[in-house]
Amino acid sequence: TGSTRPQRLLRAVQKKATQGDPQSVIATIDHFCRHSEWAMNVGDEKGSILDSVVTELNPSSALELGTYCGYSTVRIARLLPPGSKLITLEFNPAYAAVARQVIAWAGLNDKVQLVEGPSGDLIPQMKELFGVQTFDFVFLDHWKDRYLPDTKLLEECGLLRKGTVLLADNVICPGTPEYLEYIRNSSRYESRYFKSHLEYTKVEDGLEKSVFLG
Ligand SMILES: CCc1ncnc2c1ncn2[C@@H]1O[C@H](/C=C/CNC(=O)c2cc(-c3ccc(F)cc3)cc(O)c2O)[C@@H](O)[C@H]1O
Ligand SMILES: [Mg+2]
Repeated sequence: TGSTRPQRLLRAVQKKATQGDPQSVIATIDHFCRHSEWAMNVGDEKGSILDSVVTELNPSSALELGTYCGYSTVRIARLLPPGSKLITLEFNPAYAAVARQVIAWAGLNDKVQLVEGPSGDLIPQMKELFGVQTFDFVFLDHWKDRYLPDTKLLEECGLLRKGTVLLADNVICPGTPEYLEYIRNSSRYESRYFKSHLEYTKVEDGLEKSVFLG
């Protein structure tokens, strides 16, 4: 039985990236995806927009939906101030196993808590399991038809506060029409679209940044 793409991506990181250096982990994955095998990481172009949103917000508590190989996990965690925590949810054990090693290689274990399981089950447990009050920042990058139900769940569970920023990947490609419709027409959010491109391609894609107004 051969290796999987995430395993080959991890092997490239362990071979080429410097341990404890998040930037080299990011660069290695981007090189791998551009020159060896495309993979659905947020990528360098949209990743720079992600970086600017996180840097401006300087969140103490952050949530990521859909870890995959941990690329955006590393991008976000490397920018968090000391004492901050990024909780990332992933329900595929094989992907979670790869992501744990990518995050460890980047030296970011103390800032990241990877939790295995479906987001719909885990979000209602955030307060009791991890002592979370509210999230300052949420990055949505899991199955596209889960963005809307999970956003409503975050609202219902009281995990958003006035000023919480939601950043959603792929609102054009593959697209998240129900989510966009809801978030852009809701009086409880102020949204803005950041035009970009699908990772490692010239195809249009973008990120939707939405501030919860309480
Ligand atoms: C049950 C809730 C739930 N709970 C916990 N973890 C969950 C979960 N639902 C999903 N996951 C995990 O998240 C990741 C999935 C991510 C899904 N992402 C895309 O589909 C995508 C596609 C393209 C693209 C592909 C092909 C093209 F041609 C163009 C574009 C580009 C992109 O940037 C993309 O993000 C995996 O690790 C899942 O195991
Ligand atoms: Mg994505």
